[in-house]
Amino acid sequence: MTSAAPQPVVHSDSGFMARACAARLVTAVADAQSARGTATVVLTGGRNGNALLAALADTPARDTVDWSRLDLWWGDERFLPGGDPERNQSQAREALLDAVALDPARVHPMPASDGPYGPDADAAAAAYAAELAAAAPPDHPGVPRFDVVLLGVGPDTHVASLFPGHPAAAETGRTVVGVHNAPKPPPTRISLTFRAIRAAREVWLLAAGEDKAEAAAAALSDAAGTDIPATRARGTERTLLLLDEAAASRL
Ligand SMILES: O=C(O)[C@H](O)[C@@H](O)[C@H](O)[C@H](O)COP(=O)(O)O
Repeated sequence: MTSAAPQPVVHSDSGFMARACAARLVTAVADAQSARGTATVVLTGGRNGNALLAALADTPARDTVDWSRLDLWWGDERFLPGGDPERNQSQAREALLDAVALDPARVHPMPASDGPYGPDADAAAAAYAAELAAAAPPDHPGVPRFDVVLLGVGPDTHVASLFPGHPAAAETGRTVVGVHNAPKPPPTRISLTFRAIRAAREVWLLAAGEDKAEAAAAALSDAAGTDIPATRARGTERTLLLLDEAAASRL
């Protein structure tokens, strides 16, 4: 299965990028729902991921989405107690999710550190992998066919919680892993692996700001090593590199 090379899309500034990406996501979800009756999106944490969700909450076009027929997953999660404001789920709920009529049964947050698996991030990751597998179609075992996987890109080219040189970035068997000693706080996280990410029809890489310029340029290369995780985040049909002008300055 070939994975599409990234297509850069440059926006004048981060605010316009958030609004444009929100409109792009509304269209992608509406297209998936009209084609297949449902849509499956993987959310990301970080400033750009949350800015996209907040922009989506503000656009009247959000009402073209049938929120009850949307399956939401997370690409990664900070392994913190439920409700902790630093959790990606908490920030996504504040930005958008609490304002739209989602079907709670179709929203799949990653476990919290005070949840059923306690402080065991690896057990929590295994449980999320089982949840993904249970939602996967028979002809695509292990992982649902995500329509869009959103991924913020770190200045070190990490995506989700797959950091350069870390074992999780090299994982090829499991779909979800616990991440320990992450360089970006908090140190303990849960993350989809590239096996799961690359099941997506489309992967959208998000980067804004001068501090992402080198990472954005690196993300376009086909080096595909674990030392440049963003190069491995590819969709089966399309990969977008969504940037503002500052992040695009080294392309
Ligand atoms: O848990 C997290 O922090 C995110 O999932 C992480 O992967 C984030 O998307 C990147 O670090 C980019 O973050 P910014 O968009 O804030 O730069």
